[in-house]
Amino acid sequence: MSARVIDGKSFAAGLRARVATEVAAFKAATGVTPGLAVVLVGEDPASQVYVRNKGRETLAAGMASFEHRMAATTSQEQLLALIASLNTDDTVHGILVQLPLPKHIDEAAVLAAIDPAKDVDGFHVVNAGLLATGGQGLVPCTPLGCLMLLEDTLGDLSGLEAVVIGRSNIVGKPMAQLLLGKSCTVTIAHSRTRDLPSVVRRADIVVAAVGRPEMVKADWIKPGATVIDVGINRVPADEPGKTRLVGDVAYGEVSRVAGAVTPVPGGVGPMTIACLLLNTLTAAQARHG
Ligand SMILES: Nc1nc2c(c(=O)[nH]1)N[C@@H](CN(C=O)c1ccc(C(=O)N[C@@H](CCC(=O)O)C(=O)O)cc1)CN2
Repeated sequence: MSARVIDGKSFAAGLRARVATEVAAFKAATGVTPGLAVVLVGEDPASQVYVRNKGRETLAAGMASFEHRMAATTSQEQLLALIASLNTDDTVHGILVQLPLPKHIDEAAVLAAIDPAKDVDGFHVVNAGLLATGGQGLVPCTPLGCLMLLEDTLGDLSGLEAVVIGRSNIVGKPMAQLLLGKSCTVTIAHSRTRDLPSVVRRADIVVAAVGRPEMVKADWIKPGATVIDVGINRVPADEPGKTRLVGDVAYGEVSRVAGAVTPVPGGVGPMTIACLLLNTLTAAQARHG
C-alpha cells in the first residue's frame, strides 16, 4: 500500500484564493487595504527567496506589501527603530522579521518589540501565551498550516495520539498546543527522548520538525498513520555539484507504511506563506472589523 500524498501546494493555492476573496470584501466594506511589512536583515539566499515570494503573494492577494531590506551589519538598535516605526504605521497591519537573523542580533528582543496585534508570525510571547491558554491570538504560520492539512486529511482529530518531534518555539511547541486544542493526546519528543522510534510508533499523527534530513524511518511509523514533514533540508544530489531538497522523513520508505504523508517540496512549505496572508487579513480585521 502506498500512502495518500497530502498536496500542500494545491491546498495552499485554494487558501490563497479564499484570502484574496475575503480581502476584496474587506476593502469594499472598510476602504482599508491590509498591509504586510517584511523585514530582511542580511543576504541569506534562502531568506531572500522566501521574502520575495511573500511580497509577490501579498500583492496577488490584493494586500499592500512593504519590503525592508537591511544590511547584514545592521545594529540591533537600527532594527528595533524600524520595528518601532512599523508598530505605529497605520498602513501596516502585519510585521514579519525574516529568520534567521545575523548572530549579533538578539532574536528574542526583536520579536518582543513587535506589537502583538501586528505579529503575523505569532512568535511574540503574548501570542504564544494566548495559544497556550486557549485565547484568540495570532498563530504561527507553519503549525497552523500543518493543522489545516491534518484536519483536511483526517477530519475530527479528537482522541488521536500525536507525536511532535522537535521542541522549537516556532514549530514544535505551537504545533503541540494546536493539537492539544483539538483534543489530541500529545507528546513532544526531542533530541533527549529515550527510544524515539518506539515513542513515534504510538502515534496516529506524526509531525517531524527537527531539521535532520530523512531521520524518521519507515519502521518508526504505525501502519496507516498520518505523517506531516516540516523539514526543509538541502542535501547533495547524485549529480556532482547539485543539491536536492528533502524533509525530516525518509519519504520513499515511510510512504509504504503511512496512511498519508506530506511531500517535500510541495507539502507544508507552501502553507506557511498562505497562512501568513490569512494572519495579515485577520490582523487587519481585528483592527478595523
Ligand atoms: N519570520 C519567519 N522566518 C522564517 C519562517 C517563518 O515562518 N517566519 N519560516 C522559514 C522560512 N519560510 C518562510 O519564511 C518558508 C520556508 C519554506 C517555504 C516553501 O514553500 N518551501 C517549498 C520549497 C522551497 C524551495 O524549493 O526551496 C516547499 O516546501 O515546497 C516557504 C516559506 C524560516 N524562516
